[in-house]
Amino acid sequence: MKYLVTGGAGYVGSVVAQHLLEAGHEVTVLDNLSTGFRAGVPAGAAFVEGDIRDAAKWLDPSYDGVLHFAAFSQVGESVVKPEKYWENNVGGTMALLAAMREAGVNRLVFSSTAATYGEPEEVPIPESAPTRPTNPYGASKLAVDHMITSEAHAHGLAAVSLRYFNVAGAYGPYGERHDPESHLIPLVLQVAQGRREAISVYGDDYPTPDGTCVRDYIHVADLADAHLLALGAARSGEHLICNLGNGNGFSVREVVETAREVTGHPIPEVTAPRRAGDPAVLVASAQTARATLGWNPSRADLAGIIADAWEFARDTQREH
Ligand SMILES: O=c1ccn([C@@H]2O[C@H](COP(=O)(O)OP(=O)(O)O[C@H]3O[C@H](CO)[C@@H](O)[C@H](O)[C@H]3O)[C@@H](O)[C@H]2O)c(=O)[nH]1
Repeated sequence: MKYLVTGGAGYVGSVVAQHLLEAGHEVTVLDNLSTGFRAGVPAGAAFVEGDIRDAAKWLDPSYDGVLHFAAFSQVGESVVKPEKYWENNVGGTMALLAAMREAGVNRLVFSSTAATYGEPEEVPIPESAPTRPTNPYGASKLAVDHMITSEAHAHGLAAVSLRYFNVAGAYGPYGERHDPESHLIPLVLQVAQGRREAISVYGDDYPTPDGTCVRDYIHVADLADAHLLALGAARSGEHLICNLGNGNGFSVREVVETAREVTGHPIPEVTAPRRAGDPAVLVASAQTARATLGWNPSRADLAGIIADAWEFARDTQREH
């Protein structure tokens, strides 16, 4: 099969593109490199440097489907520059859907997010939970989910949205690196590398066992497996939405402690004020993905996830 992967030079996109290639598919990566970061386009994938708004230039009926990752994804930035998120994430996807319709490409897997739920009423969070995003990033992803639902109903698109919880770890040379970095595990590992003095723990007075926020960390390779299964499960006229997480919550302190064990570094921590917009606990119910996609994540061990991220962080540092 032949697939277009938008945002395929980024963290999750590159890992999924690599999995598609390993499964014997033909892959074209479309990425405008606008996040200033190129995790790497896997060897064996064709690469087009371009914008999703111009997808009509490259999409043609020879494609069997699109995996859509291209988006801005910094929660804090979305609060101060919401127009950037509506323009790119929503406007860009509207253009992509039009290009797919035009080319008769009828299969879509979309990179959605736990941020569509906002502060949860129940944990673990099922897909039936209310969607009340607390920032424009989550709102923009939710708007795209609605757009895809109507596209499926009106035009027969076969679509799956995958709502990621906290993606982490690495797959060979494809790992997580943002500029500026704001995610917990890469920052903790920067401390272990001596690139930062300490990790700031954002809030220790949450209603959780140790007072720090609890998240559901999922290995990027398990996440990639779900995308390949979603391509097979998509049915014309239907929009399936699946959470992707392990269903296990780990606190910020537990993540830092596990990183100490993995790296052998003391990783000093300082308690800092809460970060705006952080829910206390975000843990997925991924029953739909298990039952409907047949997804069975096999890399749920937090130490293993951090060990893979650590190997990637050290390899990346050697390159610079
Ligand atoms: O220096 C840091 C960085 C993070 N945290 C905490 O660590 C947890 C995880 O933070 P982070 O790695 O930034 O992930 P989330 O904020 O949970 O973000 C996830 O969920 C967002 C939407 O909710 C997505 O946009 C992100 O890509 C995804 O990683 C949160 O409680 C943060 O407050 C710290 O204590 N110190």
